[in-house]
Amino acid sequence: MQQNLSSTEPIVSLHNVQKSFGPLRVLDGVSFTVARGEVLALIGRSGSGKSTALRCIDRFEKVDGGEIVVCGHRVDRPDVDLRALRQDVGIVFQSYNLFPHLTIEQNITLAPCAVKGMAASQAKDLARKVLAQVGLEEKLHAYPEQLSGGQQQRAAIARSLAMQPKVMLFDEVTSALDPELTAEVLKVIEQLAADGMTMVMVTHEMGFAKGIADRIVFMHRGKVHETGPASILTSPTTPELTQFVGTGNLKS
Ligand SMILES: Nc1ncnc2c1ncn2[C@@H]1O[C@H](COP(=O)(O)OP(=O)(O)OP(=O)(O)O)[C@@H](O)[C@H]1O
Repeated sequence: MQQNLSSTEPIVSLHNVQKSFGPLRVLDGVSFTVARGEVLALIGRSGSGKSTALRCIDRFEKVDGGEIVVCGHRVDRPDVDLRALRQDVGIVFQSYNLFPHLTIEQNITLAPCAVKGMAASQAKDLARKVLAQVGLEEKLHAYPEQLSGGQQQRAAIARSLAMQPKVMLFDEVTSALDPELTAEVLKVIEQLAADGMTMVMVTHEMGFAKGIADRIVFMHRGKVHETGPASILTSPTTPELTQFVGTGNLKS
């Protein structure tokens, strides 16, 4: 059940979250919060549990223990209202998952019409608006296969924005893109951050994280190993983060 959030209440809050896949403990007491308008970057080595933590926030994975509250929804509880949760949370993955047989406009208007009951004309206006936000107005009637990878990812971001989420989750959204296309997607995310969107992003783009994140959460072996402002990337206090940023991860 969603409660009214005060402006100081975190938008996302994880407390002592546990998650295992069989015998593999992937999240081992993870806690962090994300305030309204904050950009949090989840970083760490491959397999440290970043994507799993992100997926737990939107209940794509069920937790084994601990507490997760997102926009007032108790995500860890079995009776969480998934429909309401997913209206508040936008998530964008590495793979764009656009429907290939639908135009970009149709991809974007689908959920607002089906889930929110929005009138078609209003949804079309919204599609134009969110496509303008990601610089793709001219692709309204194109099909996904007619777009570059970077454009498809920007269209996927626009599709999420059309649901007017309170928080956006990004799971390594540029991993499949070459540097030029990566830059155009990062620019869109940067603008969203500047517009005040609350965001949690799993990223390997350390230079980018350093540039836009208000807070860094460095995960190591399923735990939050070090956390702080972006400056921890240049002055890490633990040997593990020192090694992580020292192995070529921090490009700029
Ligand atoms: N559905 C699943 N079933 C079994 N094991 C899983 C599942 N999802 C993730 N894992 C395992 O959990 C561990 C953490 O995975 P996760 O994807 O959260 O790591 P990550 O830090 O995001 O890594 P990467 O940077 O490579 O994406 C890995 O060992 C992974 O193989």
